[in-house]
Amino acid sequence: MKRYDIVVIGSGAGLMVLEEALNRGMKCALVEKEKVGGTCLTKGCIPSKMLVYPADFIREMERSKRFGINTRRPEIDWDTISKNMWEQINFHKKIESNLLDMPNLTLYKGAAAFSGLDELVIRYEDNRPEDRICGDKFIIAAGARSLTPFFPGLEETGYVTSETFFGEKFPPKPWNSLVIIGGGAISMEFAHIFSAFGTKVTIIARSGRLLNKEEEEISQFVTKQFTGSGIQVLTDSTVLAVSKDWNKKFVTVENRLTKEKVTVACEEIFVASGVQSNGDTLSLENTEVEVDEKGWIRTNSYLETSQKNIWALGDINGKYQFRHKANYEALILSHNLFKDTKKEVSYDVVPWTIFTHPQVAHVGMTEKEVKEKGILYKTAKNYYSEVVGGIAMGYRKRDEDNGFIKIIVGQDKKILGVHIVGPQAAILLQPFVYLMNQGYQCGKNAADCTGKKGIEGLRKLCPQMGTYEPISNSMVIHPSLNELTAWVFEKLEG
Ligand SMILES: Cc1cc2nc3c(=O)[nH]c(=O)nc-3n(C[C@H](O)[C@H](O)[C@H](O)COP(=O)(O)OP(=O)(O)OC[C@H]3O[C@@H](n4cnc5c(N)ncnc54)[C@H](O)[C@@H]3O)c2cc1C
Ligand SMILES: NC(=O)c1ccc[n+]([C@@H]2O[C@H](COP(=O)([O-])OP(=O)(O)OC[C@H]3O[C@@H](n4cnc5c(N)ncnc54)[C@H](O)[C@@H]3O)[C@@H](O)[C@H]2O)c1
Repeated sequence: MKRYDIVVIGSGAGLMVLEEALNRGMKCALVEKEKVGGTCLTKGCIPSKMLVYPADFIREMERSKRFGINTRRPEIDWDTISKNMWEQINFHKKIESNLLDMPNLTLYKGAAAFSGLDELVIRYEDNRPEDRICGDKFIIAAGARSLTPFFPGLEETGYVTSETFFGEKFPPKPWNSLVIIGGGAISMEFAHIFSAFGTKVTIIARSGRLLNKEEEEISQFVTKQFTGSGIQVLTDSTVLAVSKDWNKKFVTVENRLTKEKVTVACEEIFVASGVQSNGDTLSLENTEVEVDEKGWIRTNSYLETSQKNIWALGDINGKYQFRHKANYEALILSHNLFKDTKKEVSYDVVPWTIFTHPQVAHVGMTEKEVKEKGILYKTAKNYYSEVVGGIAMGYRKRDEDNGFIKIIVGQDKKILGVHIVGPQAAILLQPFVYLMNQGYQCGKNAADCTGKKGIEGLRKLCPQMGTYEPISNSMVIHPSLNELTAWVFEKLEG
């Protein structure tokens, strides 16, 4: 049986650890059952954003008359949009061929499952004989996949998920009508994309509001924008049945509160109701790796699992399923595996953006979370219509799409949460992430930096750390949208 120094399962963020191991001359194996590059490249962040940008552009053209530019309804060149998207996905071929040329690396294009504490069996779709390999260290970076709940009639009717959309069910042209089941990130981004391309979109969400991890007022704001652009939103809804006739599909839902039933007809159904762990494909019962009640692999702050030669990172640990979080963990794990010291992960400052129109960006706690923790806090809001950058874009005080930033800060001026809805929200949010992380590395090893132990010692030396003071003491480029996020602090009362 072939033995490797490091075996990586999954070629998304797992590739980053693999690269570090190869740079150190280690003998490595990579096992990947699908396209090399993982979800983000082949069926997630990257191809979806190739569709989001043209959709944003359409929505911006629609509102351009506000600042004096009249346009006609743009014509959608689906072939070009799709071509650009597939070019990104097809990058997986180049990555694969580069990996095949790497000395010290064996790429196994099959599905890995543990057959012992340090052994894997690799099975192939084309019925080639299985391979068996063993290793000193295993990195599980096998991600997650769509979770499709049981709805009567769904399987017989047929549907798409993000996997099949970026695969065999990619439509030859935008659908005429689409029902999306789910009210989270995937649902909202696809609703934005297809509604901008002219599809009649209906969102069916089980919860009481869309984007229920966001500030309530941001959920409401986005929902209003969506309904204003013609998207039908059914919240508090349970799918009762799915069916089809010769050219249409039907989804019957019941409102949990009113018990009212409606049937929505559509050309296609997109299920985006969350994800499940790929841990169940790995025969973890043959290891000592523990999973939680939902099947996510338990990892500690060093990304160690409960078995000493196995580590896990990315979506499969169930924590904040974003590619930037997986990348961050891959860097920390590479450090822990290949350097003499150990670093801990911290999930105190995990940002994200939902790429809808308007964009939604989030870091830190919501107001509700701060309240629940009993922290004394203040909040303030600033609207796009209050800065020249926003006014020039056509935003006025009473406009329904006049987005805003909402900040939540502690009594000690520490930034606790920042929430932005509107143009360029992701870019505007990022500086807050840096500020909130100020002193992070030092804080973990405060004794090295200051001679005093712990983050509290460090903050005594530098009370400004993690506060918003660097923003309020800085010049802000005028007139730019940065004024939206800098001047909000002037609105804090008390
Ligand atoms: C439509 C969509 C849009 C998204 N947009 C964004 C975004 O804009 N920003 C963002 O930050 N995140 C986004 N995400 C989430 C992001 O894609 C994931 O958080 C990220 O890709 C997780 O990386 P990973 O390395 O943990 O897992 P993955 O990238 O999923 O890699 C896991 C790999 O393991 C392979 N694998 C699984 N089981 C086995 C097995 N038994 N044997 C061998 N191989 C196996 C899989 O085939 C896969 O290639 C999006 C996700 C989706 C679905
Ligand atoms: N921009 C981004 O960063 C981005 C974009 C897309 C996806 N992602 C990631 O991909 C992952 C998967 O996204 P997702 O949108 O599938 O998951 P999600 O957890 O964000 O949302 C799932 C939604 O489906 C709803 N739901 C669950 N069961 C339902 C049912 N039976 N009927 C109706 N609604 C139901 C839930 O209430 C929730 O609103 C997320 O973890 C997300 O972080 C990130």
